[in-house]
Amino acid sequence: MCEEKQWNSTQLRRYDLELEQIPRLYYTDPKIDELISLNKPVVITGSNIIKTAKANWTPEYLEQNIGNAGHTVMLSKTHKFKYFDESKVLNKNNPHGIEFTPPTRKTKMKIGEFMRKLREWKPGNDRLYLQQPLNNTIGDLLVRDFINFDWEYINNKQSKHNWGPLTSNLILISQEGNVTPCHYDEQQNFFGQAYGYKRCILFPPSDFECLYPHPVYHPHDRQSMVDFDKPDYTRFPRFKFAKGYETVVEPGDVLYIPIYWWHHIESLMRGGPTISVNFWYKVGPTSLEYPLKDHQKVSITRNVEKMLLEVLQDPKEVGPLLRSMVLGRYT
Ligand SMILES: O=C(O)C(=O)[C@H]1CC[C@@H](C(=O)O)C1
Ligand SMILES: [Zn+2]
Repeated sequence: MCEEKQWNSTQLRRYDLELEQIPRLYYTDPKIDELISLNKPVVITGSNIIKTAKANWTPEYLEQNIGNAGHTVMLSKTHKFKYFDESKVLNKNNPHGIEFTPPTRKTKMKIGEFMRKLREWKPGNDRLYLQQPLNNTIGDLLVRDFINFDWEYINNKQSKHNWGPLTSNLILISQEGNVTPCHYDEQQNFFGQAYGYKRCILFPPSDFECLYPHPVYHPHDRQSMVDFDKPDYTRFPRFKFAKGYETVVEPGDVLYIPIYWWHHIESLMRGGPTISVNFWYKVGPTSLEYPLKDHQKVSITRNVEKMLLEVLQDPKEVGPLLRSMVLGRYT
């Protein structure tokens, strides 16, 4: 029987994109391993991976049990929470950074204040997004829930696909309507949805040329320069060729976001707060087998950019040098 859908398409933001569906497979389906081994996204349904989070992690439960430490909360004047790397911003102890106006502000907030601000939120107020690594600040009941995730299933996937070590888990409590704009990470990711609904739009690493990542030295390294709400087709003409895949994850779902795949994640509008927990894995030992995979080529472009910036010093010299090297010779 098909369950009553808990959301409708008016809760999704509208973008000028063609989007196919990401496959949703029951957790025992062997096709899941086929897709993961091909570095392709898949929604794993019906599993116990984050069963205890699905069962327990409501906003009220977290308010009672996440712990009384100050947790990391991002604040934004808009619905977008575009990540930036603070170590790349010019400031008194970072002379090599660049001039940059952060679009969000990071603060520490106790859960009670965070939830109160969420309840009292009015248009015009800063939006809030709690993004806290699961560490020793977390209360005992959440630690118990975390220990009771289905680690046998998770660890089996990690070893079968030669992922590196689990580096961190973020617990994410988002206000309805918040957006994490399109970016890629250099880690494999099991993205678990515990409460509420999130729409995830993914693009393959081969869409690099359509999504125009900021230069590697920029604080928004790995983030797309394209504003999905208002794409600038003059600056980013190939954005119209981006071919995305989407899904709306529901409580209990785990979305595999393959390393180097672009992802844009939004909490449904008018859907209330959402709660997610992700699992980031370093890449495992990789041998260069030919033909190289698309994500390996992205990694190579990053190394070339870093080397050229190191030796040229001035970012404005990178374009002309690459153009003179490539035009008429490699094109
Ligand atoms: O898990 C990842 O890779 C992310 O980008 C997380 C950072 C914000 C999260 C979100 O759901 O908005 C997703
Ligand atoms: Zn990410």
